[in-house]
Amino acid sequence: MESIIFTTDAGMVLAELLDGTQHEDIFIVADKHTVLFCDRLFEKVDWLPSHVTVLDCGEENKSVESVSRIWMMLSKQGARRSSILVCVGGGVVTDLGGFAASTFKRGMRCINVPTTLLAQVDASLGGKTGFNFNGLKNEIGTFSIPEKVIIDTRFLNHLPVRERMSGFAEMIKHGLLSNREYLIRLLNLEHQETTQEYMLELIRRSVTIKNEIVTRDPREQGLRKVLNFGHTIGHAIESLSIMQGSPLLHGEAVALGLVAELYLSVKEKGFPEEIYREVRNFVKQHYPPYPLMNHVDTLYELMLHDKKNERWGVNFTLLSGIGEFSLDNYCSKDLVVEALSQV
Ligand SMILES: NC(=O)c1ccc[n+]([C@@H]2O[C@H](COP(=O)([O-])OP(=O)(O)OC[C@H]3O[C@@H](n4cnc5c(N)ncnc54)[C@H](O)[C@@H]3O)[C@@H](O)[C@H]2O)c1
Ligand SMILES: O=C(O)C(=O)C[C@@H](O)[C@H](O)[C@H](O)COP(=O)(O)O
Ligand SMILES: [Zn+2]
Repeated sequence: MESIIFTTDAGMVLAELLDGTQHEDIFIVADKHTVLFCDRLFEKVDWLPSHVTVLDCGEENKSVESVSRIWMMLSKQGARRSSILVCVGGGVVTDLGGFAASTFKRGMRCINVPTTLLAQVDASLGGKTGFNFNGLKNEIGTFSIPEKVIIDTRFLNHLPVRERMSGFAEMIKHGLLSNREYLIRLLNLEHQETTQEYMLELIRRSVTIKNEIVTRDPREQGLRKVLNFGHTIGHAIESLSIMQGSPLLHGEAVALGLVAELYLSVKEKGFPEEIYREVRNFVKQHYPPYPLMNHVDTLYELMLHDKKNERWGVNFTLLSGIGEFSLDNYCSKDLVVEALSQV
């Protein structure tokens, strides 16, 4: 497992970690927004970083072209296996940077500095890296654990509410995978009045939940499939929304996927209906709707590409209760369509 450092001064932590490293051995990847954090972040490192790839923002740039730009910087500037790639940004940057680092010269060192809520509780941890290909989410990728993850919640002060709620959807997933008390705390959170300290407590909790699962099954042979709850349908909705030119954020699509997959869980595994309704109400209140019913064939076709599938059909992780999961359920198309109609 990577080592995760919680701090309120990511710059200081980076300076300590990079102390003694030749400055020509440090490389940075950020996007057009997060590059603005870099001067401040690296000010204690004694020199201003010069080897920086600045990617265009957003999911549509989670592509092989972006990876190629990072590889090109590394190659042209003579990066070595022992060099370090520091990824500063949200999940798009950490997924792309992590992939580039894991493949450059068959693997160089990598440090993540996640700057969105979603990246702090999920994307920067656990070693899934990759990019979208052929209209499919994370179709190409590796498992490669970063050396360090530096979590500084001060970055979140700049985060737009919509991005914050996107990350919050992954936390709701963590609540469903762990225990009722955590889930209820999340569903009752007063977002406007939450302090940074309280948010940090929740982030730590989500990080622990993800970490425990990844440590037991780093390469998704079994148990880790639970972290994909909500994503079989969520990823299909996210890809559809991109295809249609009205992209949902990852967490927004996952929120809709959670509702649909909870419905499947109620029908197939007896998941308590009142908790399903509570989560559904929360999602309807806090996330944008997306019309799905004219696109059920496209959505199902997208689900047929899910990485969990081991035979023809669509493989779902389902829940029989909070923290009680059942892996490898192949639901009928009719039931999946019924679940989509509940979203
Ligand atoms: N590898 C994994 O395990 C894993 C887990 C969950 C999600 N993901 C992936 O993560 C991606 C989504 O990540 P995301 O939600 O972080 O999106 P993102 O990386 O696109 O960032 C969202 C936006 O916020 C901006 N931003 C970043 N930090 C900011 C800050 N502190 N203040 C203001 N703006 C800021 C970014 O520039 C971008 O415009 C998806 O591609 C998803 O598939 C991966
Ligand atoms: O860490 C995991 O495992 C997850 O599934 C976390 C998800 O939130 C994340 O979106 C992940 O990137 C999805 O992976 P994929 O294998 O379905 O592409
Ligand atoms: Zn996710």
